[in-house]
Amino acid sequence: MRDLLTDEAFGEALIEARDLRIGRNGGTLLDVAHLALDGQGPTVILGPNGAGKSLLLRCLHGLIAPDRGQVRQNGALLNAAARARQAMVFQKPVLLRRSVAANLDFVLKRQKLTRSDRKARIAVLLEEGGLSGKARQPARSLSGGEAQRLAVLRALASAPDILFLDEPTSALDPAATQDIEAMVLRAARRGTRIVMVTHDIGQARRLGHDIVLMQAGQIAEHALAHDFFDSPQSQAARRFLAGALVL
Ligand SMILES: Nc1ncnc2c1ncn2[C@@H]1O[C@H](COP(=O)(O)OP(=O)(O)OP(=O)(O)O)[C@@H](O)[C@H]1O
Repeated sequence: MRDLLTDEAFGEALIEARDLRIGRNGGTLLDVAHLALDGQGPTVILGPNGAGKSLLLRCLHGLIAPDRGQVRQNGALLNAAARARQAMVFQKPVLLRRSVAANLDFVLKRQKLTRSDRKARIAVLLEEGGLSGKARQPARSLSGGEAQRLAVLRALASAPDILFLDEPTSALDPAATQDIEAMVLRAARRGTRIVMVTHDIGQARRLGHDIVLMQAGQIAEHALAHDFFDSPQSQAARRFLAGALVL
């Protein structure tokens, strides 16, 4: 992995953030000197409550503009076209007050597919998410696990280059968590770049190719997962893994 802090120019990373800063009321919420994510992954972002994980993810997705700094995708500043090639899944599923199938159709219509192509694609997606029997059911009536599976399907319906997930399983039981993890891994195998925030160290071990540890708005360590877990370099990582790191 490249030396993230001494790399001078924006390179050819899939997604790269430099000098990101967000401040509020005289304090610093986010202060990321440099983060470069290549085409591999999944990248898992870990850290204690309030460390800035969600803020970083939202900046990478262009949902919030930092006070300072830049995010680039494939070397170009993040613009609407690049953002359209990204998707995000939140802790609480974001669904429309429509049927399960109509939630997917809404996304597919933006891709200007014909009605029959959309129908076929919806069937494939529902099958993938184990929701085939629930196509006509109101999305709001789904269980928490089903609703999150639908939220992931909605995100994947546009076949994004990058999928950001912010604690997608923190409200789910182990079986529902396993379903989401399987969907995420399938998407990763199909070439979608995964960047995920979690509090679940077991999940980070199961899914992570590389780990970003955040502490107090900064990146304390970014390392390949096996290095991070087997021989963490920073004191912050050692304390976090020992359960002792708090903001
Ligand atoms: N819109 C905002 N206005 C003011 N402060 C904010 C705003 N959004 C986030 N913060 C603060 O920024 C800090 C980082 O928040 P963030 O949500 O990124 O943390 P996190 O690492 O994702 O935490 P958690 O694990 O608890 O979700 C927190 O102190 C939070 O209160």
